[in-house]
Amino acid sequence: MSSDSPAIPTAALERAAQLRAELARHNHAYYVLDNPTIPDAEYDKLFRELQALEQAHPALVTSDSPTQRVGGAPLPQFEQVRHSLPMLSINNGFRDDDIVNFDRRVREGLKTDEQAEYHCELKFDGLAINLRYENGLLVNAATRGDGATGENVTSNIRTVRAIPLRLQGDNPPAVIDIRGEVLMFKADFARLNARQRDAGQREFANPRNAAAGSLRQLDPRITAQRSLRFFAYGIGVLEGVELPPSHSALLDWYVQLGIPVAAERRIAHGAEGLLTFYRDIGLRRAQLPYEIDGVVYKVNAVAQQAQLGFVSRAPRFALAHKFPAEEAMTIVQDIGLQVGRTGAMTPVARLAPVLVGGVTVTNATLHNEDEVRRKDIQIGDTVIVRRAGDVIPEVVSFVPELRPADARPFVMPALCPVCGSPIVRPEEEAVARCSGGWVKCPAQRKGGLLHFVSRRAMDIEGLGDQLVDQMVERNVVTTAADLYRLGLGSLATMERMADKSAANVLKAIEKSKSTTLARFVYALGIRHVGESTAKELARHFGGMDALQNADEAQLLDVPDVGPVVARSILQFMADPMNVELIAQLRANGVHWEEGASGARPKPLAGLTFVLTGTLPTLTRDDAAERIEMAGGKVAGSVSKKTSYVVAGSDAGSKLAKAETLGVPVIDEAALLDMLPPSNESES
Ligand SMILES: NC(=O)c1ccc[n+]([C@@H]2O[C@H](COP(=O)([O-])OP(=O)(O)OC[C@H]3O[C@@H](n4cnc5c(N)ncnc54)[C@H](O)[C@@H]3O)[C@@H](O)[C@H]2O)c1
Ligand SMILES: [Zn+2]
Repeated sequence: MSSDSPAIPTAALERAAQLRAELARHNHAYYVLDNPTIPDAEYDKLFRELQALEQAHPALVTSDSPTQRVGGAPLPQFEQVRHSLPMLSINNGFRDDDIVNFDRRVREGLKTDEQAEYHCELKFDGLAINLRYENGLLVNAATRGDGATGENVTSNIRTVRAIPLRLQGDNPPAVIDIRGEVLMFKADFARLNARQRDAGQREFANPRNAAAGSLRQLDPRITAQRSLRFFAYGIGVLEGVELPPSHSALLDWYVQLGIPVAAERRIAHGAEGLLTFYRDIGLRRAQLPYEIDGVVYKVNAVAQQAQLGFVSRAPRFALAHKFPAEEAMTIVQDIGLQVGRTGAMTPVARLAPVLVGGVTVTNATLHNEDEVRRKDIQIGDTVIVRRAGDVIPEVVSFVPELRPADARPFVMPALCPVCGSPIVRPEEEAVARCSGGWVKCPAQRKGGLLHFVSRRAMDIEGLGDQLVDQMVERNVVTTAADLYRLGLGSLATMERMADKSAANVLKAIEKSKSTTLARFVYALGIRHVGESTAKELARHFGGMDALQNADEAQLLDVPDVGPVVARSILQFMADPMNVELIAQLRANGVHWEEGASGARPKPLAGLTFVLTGTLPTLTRDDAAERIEMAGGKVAGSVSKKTSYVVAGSDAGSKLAKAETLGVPVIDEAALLDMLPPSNESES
């Protein structure tokens, strides 16, 4: 900073100071307390604003500015570890432009016009760790801390089973710093939070904070109870062995050393190659068992990495390409109620519109009355909304600092907002319900019908939300049985319904008459009877009459059916209106193939299948259903336990995995040969 630098406007000075203070507060909550109060996207906004201010007025930059530093200070309770080589952050990109610019800067830095070679990997959402091995033995583990000094968490890391205490192979390096991310898988996170809740303890905001909180425990026995994982992605000091020439070779070497490396990684060339990887992973993100917040691109050749070097807090040879944030902040304008098909009252937050995960969200579920109370969400609150993958948006928490004086708690009304029947809540249940039943409550009729026609139930295409709404409102349809009495005349009078689409709907209704018992049972919408229970019931009883006449003991014989489910089925079947509905549906032509009870041949019992690619005639769901009907299991990913991989066209990584594991790969024809002959019509 020189004295002749241009004067900085007071407003900029003040704003910068304000931003720095605010960011410092959030850094403390995030890095030290593992308990952030605002979503990352909000933090990033503040961070970028400060960056922009500092860029416009370079004299504003102070050495302690959050833009110049990494992470947060180490906790004093831990012994401090000075990193031999600093542990840095990575620069972020969000838009395609940012990636194109990164690629251009890389080529400029390398002084070449040739396409650059990159290693593409995932950006794991956990915390960075440095593992030091000496002569193959784990001697120290340290968190990133402020990048220069981290916390010694060796005894905690020793409890993480994914991290080997000794490297594989005969010639381990004298010294190696293996760097990577400690993280918690989604399923383990859900289990941990359920346990915390039951124990009346603080829940973690997300898997990242849970991983950090679990690792930075003073008592390693607590860490040992938390399922932590590890993926390696980098290196610090290396002595006694030559560094592999590329990043991909380094990770290959790690695999040989017995260090976990995520399978999703790839070499790509040029900006186009990077963007293709980004889109690919984006499509699979929700299916990954752990959270990622983006992907990372690294120039692959180590010599080129050295040529490009570092800026203050990050390398020039790497870029994190972030996904649209799955969490955002907005205001709860009201809390309404949605009435489900069983009368369940779901409180729904009406939100000031906000962009989450690339989609504008105006409603988010609050799940049930108890959840609203537990999370203490009030009308007027500023809340964090989360929308991950296809999951419906939910309210995660509120921001205490931003609660207005006139915030109002939610009160469950006494009467159903749709039909005016009393709302009841049995003591042992979490859910309040409208007591009107579908006879009195149009909301329940609509919900029931939508469930009946849904893809996994009777699969009637073209009968969407709005059409069902109209049919119920105009009393054209009261029960599912009425659907099979619809004529072109009554359908064509519905709004926005051309003759042609009316004819298509009728065709779809007609087609749905030929179904399976499992689908029919599921479609009835019996409480607690989901798709898999319906399948078990169909398999066990073989026919509808047997199921309708089953007593409690017989029901309890069915795998998957416990006392609660059995009672719910008995109640449903004892209701004369339901008996009448089933009879009418059958009288109107709904039919399925009945089998002898439990006697269906199960030639695939004990076998596990994985489906991949597009099969020539069967849809994935059909194929899975046929396999399950024949006693087989269908799994989502290939492992040594997989019996067969059924591959169609455009089969991807699962096929490759099957080949490396030596799992037999068959086509649809071979699968059909293994199945018992079917009388069910396919089309
Ligand atoms: N909500 C809040 O209050 C708050 C406060 C502070 C920071 N934050 C969030 O923390 C992040 C900034 O923290 P940061 O400096 O750790 O940066 P970062 O997390 O965005 O990126 C750097 C880190 O990425 C990790 N990483 C994951 N996969 C990697 C891979 N394949 N290769 C290399 N590194 C990989 C490493 O741990 C590395 O330290 C931002 O997302 C910010 O929103 C939020
Ligand atoms: Zn009602």
